Amino acid sequence: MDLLSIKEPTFLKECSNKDLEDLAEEIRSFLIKNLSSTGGHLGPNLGVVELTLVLHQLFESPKDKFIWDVGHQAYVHKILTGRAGQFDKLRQYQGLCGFPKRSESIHDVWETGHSSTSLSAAMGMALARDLKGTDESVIPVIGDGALTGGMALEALNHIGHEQTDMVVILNDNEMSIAPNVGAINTMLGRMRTAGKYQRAKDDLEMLIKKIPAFGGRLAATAERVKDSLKYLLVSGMFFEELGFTYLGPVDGHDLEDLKSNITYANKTKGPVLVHVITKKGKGYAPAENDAKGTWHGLGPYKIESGEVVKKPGPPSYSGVFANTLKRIAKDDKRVVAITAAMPGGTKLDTFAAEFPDRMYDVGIAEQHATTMSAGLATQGMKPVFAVYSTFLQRGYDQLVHDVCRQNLNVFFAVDRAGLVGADGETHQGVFDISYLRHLPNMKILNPKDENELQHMIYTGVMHDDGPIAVRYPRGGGFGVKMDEELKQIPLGEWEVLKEGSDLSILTFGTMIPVAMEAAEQLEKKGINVEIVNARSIKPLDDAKLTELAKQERPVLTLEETALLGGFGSAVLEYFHENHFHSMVVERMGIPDRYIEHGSVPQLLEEIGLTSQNVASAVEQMLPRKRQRA
Ligand SMILES: Cc1ncc(C[n+]2csc(CCOP(=O)(O)OP(=O)(O)O)c2C)c(N)n1
Ligand SMILES: CC(=O)[C@@H](O)[C@H](O)COP(=O)(O)O
Ligand SMILES: [Mg+2]
Repeated sequence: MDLLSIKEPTFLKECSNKDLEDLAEEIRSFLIKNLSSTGGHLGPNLGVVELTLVLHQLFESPKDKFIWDVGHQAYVHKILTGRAGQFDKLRQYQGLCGFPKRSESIHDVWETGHSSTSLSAAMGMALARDLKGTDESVIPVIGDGALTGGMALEALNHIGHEQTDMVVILNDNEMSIAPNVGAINTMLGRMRTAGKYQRAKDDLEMLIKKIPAFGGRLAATAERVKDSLKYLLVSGMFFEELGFTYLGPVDGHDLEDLKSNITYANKTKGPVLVHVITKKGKGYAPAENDAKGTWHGLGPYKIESGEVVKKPGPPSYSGVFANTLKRIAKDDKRVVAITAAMPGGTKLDTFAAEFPDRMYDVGIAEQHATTMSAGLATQGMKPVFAVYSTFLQRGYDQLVHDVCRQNLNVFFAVDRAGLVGADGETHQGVFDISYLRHLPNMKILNPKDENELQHMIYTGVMHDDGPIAVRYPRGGGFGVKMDEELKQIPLGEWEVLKEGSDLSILTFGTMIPVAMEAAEQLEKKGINVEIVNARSIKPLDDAKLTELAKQERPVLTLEETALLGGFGSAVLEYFHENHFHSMVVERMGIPDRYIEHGSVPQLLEEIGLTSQNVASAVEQMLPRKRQRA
C-alpha cells in the first residue's frame, strides 16, 4: 500500500492480520528510509508499529482519544492519519512536528514533548466525558520510562480512586532513553516474565463460581484463596492494588494478542492497564541492539551500516562539562552527579564510568532530583544536577521551596540552554533565566565559549554560598584553546570584549558572535560600539552598569532567551531602581510566544536575532541618544 495515499485510519477496519503485517513492514521501511536523512526518534517508533495499527483498527480516532506520552513515538500515528507525505520535512522549519500537534491534525488530541503527562490529561478527558454523558474511549499510551515520572504516579493514584473508565496502554520496552532504571522498572521486569495473570484470574473465578454454595464461609475462603493466588501468579500486584484491572504481559508485536487484550480492556468497567511488551527499534538491527540509547533519537545515519553521520567539530559543551567535572571530582570527594534519565545527553554517563558510586540516574524525576540534591547539600556534599533547561521547569517548586529558600549549595548544570532546534516548542531552553533569576539566593552564569565553561564548572563546584546555575547550549563550542589551569570566574564581573564609545551591547553566550558581526557592520558606518560579555546574569555587574549610566551610554541587551524576565529585564530593573531614568535601553531576545521546530539559524532568522537586525537596532537608537544630548 502507498503510505502517502493514506488520508484517514478508517481503512484499517477492513484489514486482515496479514494486511496489517504487510503494512507494518512498509511502515518500518518507510521510517528507516526517511529518518536516515531527517533524523528523529527512530527506536521508539519502530517499537510501536503493531500497537499503533491495532489501536487505530479497534478504536475510532479522534472520537476515541489517543494520548501519546512524551509523544516522540507518534510517527506511526501520524502516518496513519494522513501525514506520511510530510515526513521529508520531519522536525524541520515549518515542517512536520516531531511530537503530537493539535494544529496538524484532529487526531492529535493532546500535545506532548515532556514526559509523564498523558495519564493526567487522559483523566481530564475521561472526567469530561462522564460529566457530558458521552461514550468515547480514552487511551493514554505511556512508556516504562515515562512511568518513572512523578506526575504519572499522581495520576494513577487518582484514576484508581475514581475508578474512571480508561484503557491505559503501558508500552514497556525496558528502555528509557538509556536502559530504564528504578524499582518500578524492576517490578515491571517481574511482571514481564510472569504468566498471563488475567486468564488465570478469570479461570479461578469460574472455578469458584462452580463450588456449591455451602454457605458464605466456603465462598469467603475461596475469595481469600483467589486474592492470595494473585500474589503467587503475578509478583507486585501494584496496579491491581491501585484499583486497575491489570492485563498482561501482552506481546506488543503479536496482533492477535494485542487485539484480544485491548478489546477485553475496552469492555471492562473502570480503569484497565494493558501491559504491552515491545522491543525498541524492532525491525532494524542497529536500533534493536542499541544498549546505550543511541537510536532513541538521532541525526542522519547510513541504513546499511547503521553508521551515524557524525558532524566533525569542537567538543560539545556537554562533553566539556562532564570532562571538567571528572577532573574536579578526582580530588573533590564532595562532588555527586545527578541526572533525571538523561545520562547520555548530559554526558554524565562518562562521569559514571569513572565514578560509578557518585552518579545517580533517578529516572524521569526532576522534582525528586532537585530536592534530593538539596538533601545532599545539607550534609556537606556538592550535588551537581545536570539537567536540560526545559526539563528543569518540572522542578520549579523544589527549586524555590527546598533549594533557594534554604540557600543550599546545589550546582545546576543547565544544559540545552537557548534554542535547541528540531525538538521545537516543548524543548526550547529559553525560560530558565526568567524562572531562576527572581529566586533569592540563586546565582546564574553563562560562558562565552567552552574554555569559559570549564572555568564556570569549577566556579560552580567551588561556590559555597547557596545555589548556582551555569547554563550552556546544545551542541559544540568554537574550538577555542582550553586553559590548562582552572580558575574561578568572579560573580558579578563582566568582560569587555571590544571597546567602543557610541553604544554598549550587553550580551552573553551564543549571541556574542552575532554582536561582534554587527559591530563590524557598524564600524563601516563610523559607529563604534562596545561589546560586553555579560557572563554573570545574576548578580549583574553593578559597577559596569553604573559607569554606563553615568556616561549616559545607550545600551542594547541581546539574549537567546525569553525577553520577559530575562537578562534585558534585569538591566532595565537596575537602571530604574538606581534612578538612572534617562538611560536609553533596547532589548533583543525571544518574544512572548513559543518557538517551533527548525534549525537554530533558521529560528534566529525568524525571530530577528541576526547581526543585521542588531546593527539596524543600534542605528535606530543613536539618533535618540543624539536627540537627548
Ligand atoms: C520531563 C522530561 N524529562 C526528560 C525527558 C527526556 N526523555 C524523552 S523520551 C525519554 C524516555 C522515555 O522512555 P519511555 O517512556 O519508556 O519511552 P520509549 O522511548 O521507551 O518508547 C526521556 C527521558 C522528557 N521528554 N521529559
Ligand atoms: C524526546 C525527548 O525529550 C528527548 O529524546 C530529547 O529529544 C533529547 O534531546 P537531545 O537530542 O538534545 O539530547
Ligand atoms: Mg521505554
